[in-house]
Amino acid sequence: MHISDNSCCCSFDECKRTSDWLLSQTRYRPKIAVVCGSGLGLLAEYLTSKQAFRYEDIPNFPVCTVSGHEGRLVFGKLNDKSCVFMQGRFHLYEGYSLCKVTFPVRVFKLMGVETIIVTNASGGLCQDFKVGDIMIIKDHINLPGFAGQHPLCGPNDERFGVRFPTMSDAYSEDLRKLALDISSELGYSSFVHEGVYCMVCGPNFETVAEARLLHKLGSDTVDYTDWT
Ligand SMILES: O=P(O)(O)O[C@H]1O[C@H](CO)[C@@H](O)[C@H]1O
Ligand SMILES: Nc1nc2[nH]cnc2c(=O)[nH]1
Repeated sequence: MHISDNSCCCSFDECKRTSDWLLSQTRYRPKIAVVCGSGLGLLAEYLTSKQAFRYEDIPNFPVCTVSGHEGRLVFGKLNDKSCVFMQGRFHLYEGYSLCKVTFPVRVFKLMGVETIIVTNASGGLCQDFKVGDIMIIKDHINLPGFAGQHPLCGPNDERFGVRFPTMSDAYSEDLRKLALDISSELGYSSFVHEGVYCMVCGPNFETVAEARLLHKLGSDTVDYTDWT
């Protein structure tokens, strides 16, 4: 039987090489990673004692081609906790394979990261949302995944995880509750919501009919990312 070559271009060894290189260049051992979406790179400025690497200087790392994505990996401390921030991410519409788009997540895992916080600039579908509101993702719809565009397709390397991962609790309930509680304490409840995020491929924004369809399917926001 012929099986087409769908092998991963970001093998365990490639991810390990990048992870080992980073660990050899920094004294930080972060347990928390934050991915900064469009216009959110400034979040990394909250870190103290920063150490930054340009993506093009990191072995195997893709580079950013979209404006508003600086292309730097920034290590530092936030309230005394070691963190790593991605100032810029990669998108399928840039021409990257899903292996490359999700490559940093695998590298972070090998570096010892346990919690990842992803942020993005997405389009609101829910009539109750206003421009600039914040939505905490409680669940997602991976639309390209339904059509066979999925980063976990291909041979599975058990060192990264199981063949059939469960997704019924993909977003930590504890962290979501913490975010909502803090929003309430700060008086932000009127513009901080929880909802369902839908990934599409892009790069065109949705037609009116597509936006209506995605909302009917249960999505509150839509975007081209959050594979990373
Ligand atoms: O999701 P982030 O990276 O924030 O970027 C979002 O913003 C850009 C469109 O304005 C697209 O790249 C879209 O995915
Ligand atoms: N798909 C999609 N992605 C976005 N990113 C920012 N705004 C939008 C939008 O309206 N649709």
